[in-house]
Amino acid sequence: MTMTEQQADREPVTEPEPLLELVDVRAGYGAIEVLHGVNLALKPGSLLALLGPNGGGKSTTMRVCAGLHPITGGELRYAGRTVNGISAQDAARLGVCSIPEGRGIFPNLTVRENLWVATGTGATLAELEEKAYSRFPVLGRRRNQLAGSMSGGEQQMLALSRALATDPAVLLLDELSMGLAPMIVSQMYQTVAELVAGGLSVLVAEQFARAVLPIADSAALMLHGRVVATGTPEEIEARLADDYLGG
Ligand SMILES: Nc1ncnc2c1ncn2[C@@H]1O[C@H](COP(=O)(O)OP(=O)(O)OP(=O)(O)O)[C@@H](O)[C@H]1O
Repeated sequence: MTMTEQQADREPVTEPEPLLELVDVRAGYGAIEVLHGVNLALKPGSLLALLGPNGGGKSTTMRVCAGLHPITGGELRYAGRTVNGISAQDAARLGVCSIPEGRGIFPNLTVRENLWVATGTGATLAELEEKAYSRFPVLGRRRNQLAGSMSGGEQQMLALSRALATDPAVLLLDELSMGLAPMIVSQMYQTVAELVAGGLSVLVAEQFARAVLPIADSAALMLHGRVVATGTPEEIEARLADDYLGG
């Protein structure tokens, strides 16, 4: 036995436990099931990209993870604990925070007022403003502007700043790229990559694989309410090329 084998014998390499996990999750709208047994695992301090075309069930999956949509079968786990039926408030208390499709900001409030609404989580307005404006200086310049009158990219920066107010452990991002210019999308994902490097765990649902794969640690492909493949970004990119280009 070599030295390395001896070490491996003594110290088995254990995979970190997923922070957020879906096991055979089923969910739907009324009598119509749209998630038919979804399996996903988000490892701590990593970014998992959930990809796939419109209507595959990505948003429903994200809502399930945030405690915003009930499941009818399977298990939702947080740090190894089954949390089926968890409310959105309790999910937030556990450290799960989401930016929904459409960003979830208040268009008729200013940037400052939007941040003020997020102070309910414990941080002061001054602290939230300091964090938001140092991360995104443009928000500082627009602090008294109505959020709804800002560009899509600036609105997404505000949504991200609000989401980070709670110092979440898990961030759920649904279609960050929607309606944004490619350069803004890559800037936003660069910020997300920095947050992941700092220890945040992020699940991103994204229709445009190219936008998120470069910063993802792993990826999953969702079609017709099922995760049909999971793997490295390269593996899933190859699979997407096969599916879409008929390779
Ligand atoms: N409120 C709803 N009531 C009924 N059916 C719904 C509702 N929301 C979504 N669905 C259906 O559930 C399925 C999955 O939708 P979902 O929004 O989760 O997919 P998606 O992959 O996120 O697509 P998109 O990017 O368009 O949001 C679709 O067939 C959709 O029509």
